[in-house]
Amino acid sequence: MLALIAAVGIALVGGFVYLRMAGGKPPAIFGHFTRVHDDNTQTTHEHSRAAKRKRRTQAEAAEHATDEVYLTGSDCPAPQGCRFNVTCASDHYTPFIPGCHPRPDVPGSCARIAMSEFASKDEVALLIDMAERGMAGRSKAGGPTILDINGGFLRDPQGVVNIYKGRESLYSVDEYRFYGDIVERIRAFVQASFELDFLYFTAPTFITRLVGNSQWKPKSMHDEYWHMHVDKESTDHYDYSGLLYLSEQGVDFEGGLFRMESPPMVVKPTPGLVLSFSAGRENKHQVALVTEGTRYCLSFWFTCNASRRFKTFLDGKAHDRFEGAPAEVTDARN
Ligand SMILES: O=C(O)CCC(=O)C(=O)O
Ligand SMILES: [Fe+2]
Repeated sequence: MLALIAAVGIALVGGFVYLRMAGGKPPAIFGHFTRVHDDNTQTTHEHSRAAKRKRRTQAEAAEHATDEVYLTGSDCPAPQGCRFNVTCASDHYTPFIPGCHPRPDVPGSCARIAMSEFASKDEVALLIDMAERGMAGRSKAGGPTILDINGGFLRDPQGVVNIYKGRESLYSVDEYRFYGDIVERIRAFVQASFELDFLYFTAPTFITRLVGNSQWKPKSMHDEYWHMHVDKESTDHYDYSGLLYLSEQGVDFEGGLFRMESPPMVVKPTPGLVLSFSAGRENKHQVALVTEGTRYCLSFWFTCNASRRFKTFLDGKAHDRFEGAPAEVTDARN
């Protein structure tokens, strides 16, 4: 225990529980922060489910104990959340935008932050419902289905479609507002957590459904969602990435853990958990293959570049500009 305390510096700064590594060595686990909620209103069934989940979480944590940080969905409750500082990849945030871009010379400028139960159970359920409505009629045989509710763009192993074609009233005005509010809440959270003067939302947002099936084989590179990647390398103006998990690993699906390469970190998706990180090479990451069940996650990106700010978010017209080709969607967004 003493060794663990010595190895992991913990401080409360800016409301966050900061987790620092001594000598670049990650702590074995955020053991201090593992919490399983036990409230008296739970039914017996929920209690046994919670107990099972707790045993499972402890067993999984032990598997990861040697060389990586293992973060579960209940480790980072509000108001503190968790913060894990990393050294910025130098020269990645250029041309430098003061007040927003991470600064490689400032410790803590690049980081990974997390907040459990950022979205409520009802909000998570509505987001899944909106995703399922948008994805209705598409195959659930295996692999990824990616939906951009704003642009109407849906890509799955069968191809690319505009979900609004012939289905203009798929979502109500209140649902669009709800979706926009969630993204704005996360943008504000990321801005505050990274102590930025400003931060802009940039499209797209994706709700990704990953279906596990051992018989399924990818048809194209687009279907291979499990590769290690750097968000800023695929899209230069992404400066901060955000993920809102909607499904529970080990309950709704198997596999599908989120993994950061270096310093190594594994996150167990849990509904309502928000994870955000600076989008550069310091946070190279991957989603492991989902082997069973269905995993939903909402992804979004933020930029410091005012010219990349997405202003017409859910104006009800973005999808009119989409004619079915992903490149045109990109043009319409930028
Ligand atoms: O689903 C996840 O956990 C990560 C998704 C991701 O890396 C991305 O959309 O760029
Ligand atoms: Fe990513």
